[in-house]
Amino acid sequence: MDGGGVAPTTTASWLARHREMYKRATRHPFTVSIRDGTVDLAAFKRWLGQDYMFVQEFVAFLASVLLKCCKQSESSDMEIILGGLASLSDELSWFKKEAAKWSVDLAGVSPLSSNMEYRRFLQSFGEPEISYTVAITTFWIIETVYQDSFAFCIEEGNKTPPELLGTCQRWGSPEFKQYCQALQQITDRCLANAPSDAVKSAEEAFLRVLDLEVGFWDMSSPERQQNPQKPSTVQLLE
Ligand SMILES: Cc1ncc(CN)c(N)n1
Repeated sequence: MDGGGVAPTTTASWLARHREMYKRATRHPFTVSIRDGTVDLAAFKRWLGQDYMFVQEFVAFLASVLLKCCKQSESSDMEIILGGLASLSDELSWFKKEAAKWSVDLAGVSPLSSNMEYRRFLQSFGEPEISYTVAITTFWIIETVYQDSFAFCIEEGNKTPPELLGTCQRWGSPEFKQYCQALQQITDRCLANAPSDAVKSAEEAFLRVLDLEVGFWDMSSPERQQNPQKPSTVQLLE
């Protein structure tokens, strides 16, 4: 904190400390290619099919976050998380409609290795030992990466193809940004009250999500997947 200033929240300090990693996840060549209009539609379709599978697992993940919340936190948190869970029903319908539009056969999609890795990570939240603080941090950063990535695709100066604008608006809208900010406030409140080992685990989960998101975007392009431009292990700087 500089003289007389307000101390940054924990999430703000992580976003500053790990900005390079955050940028790799939110300004990935795949989403940047959507924004600059050069996106390979085969890559977009691959992402669409894989993300549908991801969201199916995300439902169970969010149910586990909700369960942890109900056991130990405030009812206002519960309502916000429940809203997110309810909206996944719409999201799954959206994927089915979009897949039909792009002739992607969702029944024929099987998860690629980065997706399987991400899904295994989400499944681990079913373990009761993982705290609500770590779970809500994870939920916040997963949503924030999509919000920031797709908001960039509809910001001024974009050349996003018109047929992809609906996708970008789904996560890039001001309403979704507000939702992510509400999650960030909950996360900061939990972190402020958590013991230091839980804060450390939450920061590790934050970094793990950024790493998994980069891997997920890489999956959209076979060349990048074979030659990923990311550090395989993320270490905390103490
Ligand atoms: C991989 C991934 N990350 C985040 C989101 C946003 N819920 C998503 N649909 N897919």
